[in-house]
Amino acid sequence: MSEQFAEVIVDVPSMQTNQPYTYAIPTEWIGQVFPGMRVIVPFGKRKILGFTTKILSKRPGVSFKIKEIEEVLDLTPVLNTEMLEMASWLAKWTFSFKISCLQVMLPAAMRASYNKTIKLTSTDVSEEVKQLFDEQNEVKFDSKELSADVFKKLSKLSREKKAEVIYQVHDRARTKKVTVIKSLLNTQEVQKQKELLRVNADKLRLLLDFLGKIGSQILTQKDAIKKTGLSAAVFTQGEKKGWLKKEKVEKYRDPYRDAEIKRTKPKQLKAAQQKAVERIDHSIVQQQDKVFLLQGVTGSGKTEVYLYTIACALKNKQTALMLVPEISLTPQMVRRVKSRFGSNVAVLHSGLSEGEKYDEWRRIERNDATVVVGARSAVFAPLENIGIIIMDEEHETSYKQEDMPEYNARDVAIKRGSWHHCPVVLGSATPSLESRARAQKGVYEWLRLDERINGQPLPEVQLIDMRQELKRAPAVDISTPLLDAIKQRLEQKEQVVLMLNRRGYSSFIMCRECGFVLKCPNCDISLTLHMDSHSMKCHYCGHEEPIPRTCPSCQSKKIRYYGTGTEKVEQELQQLLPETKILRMDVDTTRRKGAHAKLLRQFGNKEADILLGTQMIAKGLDFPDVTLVGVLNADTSLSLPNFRSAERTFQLLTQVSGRAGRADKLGQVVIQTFNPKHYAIQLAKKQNYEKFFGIEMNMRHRGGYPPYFFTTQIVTSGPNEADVAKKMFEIDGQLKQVLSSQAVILGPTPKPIMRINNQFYYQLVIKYKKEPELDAFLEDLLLNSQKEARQKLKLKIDRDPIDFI
Ligand SMILES: Nc1ncnc2c1ncn2[C@@H]1O[C@H](COP(=O)(O)OP(=O)(O)OP(=O)(O)O)[C@@H](O)[C@H]1O
Ligand SMILES: [Zn+2]
Ligand SMILES: [Zn+2]
Repeated sequence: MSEQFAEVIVDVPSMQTNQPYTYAIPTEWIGQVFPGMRVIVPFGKRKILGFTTKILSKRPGVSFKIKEIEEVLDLTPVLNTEMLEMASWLAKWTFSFKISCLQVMLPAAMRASYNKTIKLTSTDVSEEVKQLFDEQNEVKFDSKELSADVFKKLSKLSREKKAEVIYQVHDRARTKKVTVIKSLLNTQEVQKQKELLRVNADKLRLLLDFLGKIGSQILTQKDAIKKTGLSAAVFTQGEKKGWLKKEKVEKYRDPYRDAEIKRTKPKQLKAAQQKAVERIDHSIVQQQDKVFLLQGVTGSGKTEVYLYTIACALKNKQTALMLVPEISLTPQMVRRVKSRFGSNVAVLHSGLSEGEKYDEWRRIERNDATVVVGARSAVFAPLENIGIIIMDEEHETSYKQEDMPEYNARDVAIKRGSWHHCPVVLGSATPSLESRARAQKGVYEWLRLDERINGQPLPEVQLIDMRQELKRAPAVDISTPLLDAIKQRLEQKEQVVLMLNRRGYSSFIMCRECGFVLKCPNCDISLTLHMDSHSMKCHYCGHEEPIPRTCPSCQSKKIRYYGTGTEKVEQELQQLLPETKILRMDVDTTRRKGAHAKLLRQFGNKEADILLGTQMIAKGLDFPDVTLVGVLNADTSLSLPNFRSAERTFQLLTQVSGRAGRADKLGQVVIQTFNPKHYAIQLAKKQNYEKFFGIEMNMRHRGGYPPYFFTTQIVTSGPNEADVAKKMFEIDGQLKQVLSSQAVILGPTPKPIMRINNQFYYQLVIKYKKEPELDAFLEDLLLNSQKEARQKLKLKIDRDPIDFI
């Protein structure tokens, strides 16, 4: 082997290309570099990161001097052939740069430049090898500093899985500690100390009162400060006086990791479940890359079907991948999987720190975890020999990534299924129209679970016409029938779930004199009122300012807030039902790590009577004592200017209704709406998916929307509106040359929220059936888009966009 070269996809911001560059492999690394390894290469004056995609043993016929690879970042490939091919496909399919497709497959920890060490993981090595490592069995990994000989040895060890490269992720979460406070005084001592205080020592008196109240309870200093309004300094003073003790304790990290999980046995399947399991298991054993649509009403035991098929794959000595929407990746769901498969399970979700995600990734890579449960990006989990891929709630929009690469995990899952020759199961009570239509055509095999496990009918749904209610009592959020139903359930010691549909909806401030609405200075959107932080915030750019007391426009004092925020409803409810314990679950109360899990645990332990929340409570919850579900405003998702708004509304109402009456008690659902006659609401009331599917397909056919037509959206953005508009019309003109007369272009138009963070957004949408030239045109458009970098114009091409707004 005299010479070797590598094709490298490089990461050059604002000069992206999908063509690889060729670099020479320095002699000392010849035979050690493989496709799927990361390298540092010279590029112009810079040193940049790249992925090797191909190794050549012949010098390419070029006249210029081929530069050498500077550094090798991996001992063995971090992406295998499957993933390298996936990246090429993904780049084309999603009109993305190859480099972003390669990057998205790796955990974030591996994208940063951390220090790396090589750890010896086996004792079955020669003395000579052992001497390379220190007492901790580690050696610093820097390919430039290691001699060729040592590099070769380490590389071999890594291939034999006797050593691995480890990133020293400086993870604050790893060692995160919090200060807690313990009182050292009993009640009498508190009293005594109070008598000794000077008259004007108000703060210390407050502190003593507080210590008297908490008794033996341990609180975090943060909570104590919040509760008392005292500063940390006062607590330090108290500590010096020997009244209290401060201690640093490790903060609770992964809500799932340490929990003792009891193993459970599979349940005896019902006939319909049995049939579904048999069909899927057959495909696993026969290694068929088939797609199944498992359409099962809420509470019909879909999850149990998933668990059985996972067991089948494991028995077949294969691995399993189960995708769930981020929001339903609840401790409840994780526990169900872990209780069946124990430590074989790796969980990937956004609540993990970078380091934790990386740990889970490595467990999968080492084949220590054979079952992966995770949200969207887990679809790239480095599993080998996959036997089954499951996607729960397949209709969920969170499976689509909004940033480049704008992939839909469903497409990637199906692609992986065909690579691994394994079945893919798409499960839902309310499948997306696209999937349901494919099942109709026989592209997917259609499996159905039409009955609830408990044999109970689906809960009775009652619609409340809010137009009538508001005539009686304006400005209430909870109608009399709903309130009565809540009271009755509470009397029976049952639990209630209330949902506030908040999509595109929030509480804002308006002046009753002049109609002034407080808007974000950077975006075309009104600011949202946040009672907990006592401020106005922009949900798009994060701008925050104090709540105005007078109208900034007319100085009137009649400035009030409008809209039904969860906080406002909580207050209203608490006034109506003073004795009731209410838990509120929304973005504000779940921002802190583990908060989501904690709220659910509290509700599950019956520490509260009512769980009030946004969309986040609609999915996956399985609490036996919940017998009433109330929806406060069914319509907000209906009024969005979006062809999917009826579908979204139907899905949401069906999902949330499904939370009621899951055990032996019959459930009840009350939906408040301003559009009681709308078909999405009427059919959600009847929980008739099939009828809804029929009507909605008809609407889509008439409007020329998916699944009858394909759609692709192009968005341009930039700081100068005229430049953005000009570019968009230019693209429109070019498209008209390329497209056939069958295709339709909507736009170009400004986006409904035209300005976000001082960037202007224009869009157009192409609707089409068959356009053989379109993909190539769009790919060129993407690659050429960087020429506009001077005008700071950005381009985004989105195939099968979720929304057009
Ligand atoms: N064969 C069975 N025998 C007894 N109980 C079962 C069986 N299958 C499932 N269950 C139980 O029935 C309840 C509902 O099942 P599961 O959560 O799997 O339904 P699902 O269709 O996934 O629900 P959803 O889509 O509403 O979240 C669960 O508590 C589950 O443990
Ligand atoms: Zn803003
Ligand atoms: Zn005013």
